[in-house]
Amino acid sequence: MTKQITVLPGDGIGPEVVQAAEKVLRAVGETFNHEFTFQYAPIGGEAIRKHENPLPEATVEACKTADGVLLGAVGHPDFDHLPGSERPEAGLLGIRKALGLFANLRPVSGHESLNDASTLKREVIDGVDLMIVRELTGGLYFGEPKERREAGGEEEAVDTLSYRRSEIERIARQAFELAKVRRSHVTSVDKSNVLETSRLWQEVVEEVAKEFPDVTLEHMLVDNAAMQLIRDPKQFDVMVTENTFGDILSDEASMLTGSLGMLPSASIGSDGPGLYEPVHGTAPDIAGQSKANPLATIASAGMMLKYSFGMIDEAQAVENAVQAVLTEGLRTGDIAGEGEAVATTEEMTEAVVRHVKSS
Ligand SMILES: NC(=O)C1=CN([C@@H]2O[C@H](COP(=O)(O)OP(=O)(O)OC[C@H]3O[C@@H](n4cnc5c(N)ncnc54)[C@H](O)[C@@H]3O)[C@@H](O)[C@H]2O)C=CC1
Ligand SMILES: CC(C)CC(=O)C(=O)O
Ligand SMILES: [Mg+2]
Repeated sequence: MTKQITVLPGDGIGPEVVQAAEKVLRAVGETFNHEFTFQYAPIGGEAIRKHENPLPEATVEACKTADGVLLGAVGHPDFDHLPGSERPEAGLLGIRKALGLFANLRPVSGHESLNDASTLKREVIDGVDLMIVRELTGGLYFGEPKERREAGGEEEAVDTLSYRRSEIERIARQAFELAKVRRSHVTSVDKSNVLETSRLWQEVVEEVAKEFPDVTLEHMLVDNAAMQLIRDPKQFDVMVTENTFGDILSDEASMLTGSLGMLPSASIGSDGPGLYEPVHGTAPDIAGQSKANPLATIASAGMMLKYSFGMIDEAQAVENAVQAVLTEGLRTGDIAGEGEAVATTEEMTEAVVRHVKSS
């Protein structure tokens, strides 16, 4: 097969980790006889520097015409002074919206040899395998108004949390479809004791659940869910939730695997190309030092093979290669135990490439 991939490196460690994923995709292409072509486009701080716009129109076009989009991360302290709509992060929100990527799938599964990298007890995290389904184009990050204004003689800031039935329906259906091929359990996470949007969320999720009689549905308040993720993460199969809640819970859940550098994601819509990105940000503290763990982005590229290209064996080869390098004991700094040798981003990447080529 021939596939065109648009790569959005972004800022900080973004370029380092997408370069790693591109190398692994090239190895997949060679090994399984596919032709992957790569086209680069600026987003975030890089795009502000070059085009004074975190999401140039040409970048949107390059994404729309691709078979799949691979993103690093956006954001840099240099731009923290800018208003929200001009910051690098606005480029990411914008491309998610422009491509209609309403579902962000964030799988969380550990690796036995990594259990010591987590600060949590081995018996709590051993065998964790859950999927966070985060609504991605609505909720608190997108509601209007979103502004600064005058109120009672002083400045006020407002963000809005709103959801339409149709937005909740489609993300709920996505979660139930995934649960059907996993362990048939959905936990819908909300704050229905306080928020009206959460009460509508619960109602709609209940309605969608009727289409999936073999899937068990449970509702959980988000504050309790944050605690349960640490207390007993193995109770979860699929968790479906609002944009902000999903953003926060997934960073928390990354610690079940040992590091934020381990968590991949797929952002998908009802048609058009999907966007594949690690859960982590630009990590300015380690950028440019070859310290970044590339596995989250490599695994995100694996999700592209599976979800956008339907290449199941190829996706499995990437997953197996990631597991193999961990079993061999290769560790970037974020997952290295005390006294363990630390691999660079390139060393970790080359090891994954070797395993893909021998699959
Ligand atoms: N999807 C995206 O583009 C996201 C962008 N950001 C942006 O990134 C910038 C930094 O945000 P932070 O809150 O520091 O979050 P972050 O996720 O960039 O970093 C949090 C911590 O995790 C570490 N870390 C993250 N990824 C790693 C990796 N692959 N390997 C090893 N260690 C890793 C970092 O070194 C840091 O100590 C901000 O500008 C923020 O807006 C944050 C989250 C997501
Ligand atoms: C706009 C992003 C910075 C939000 C985020 O943290 C994420 O999508 O994980
Ligand atoms: Mg986040």
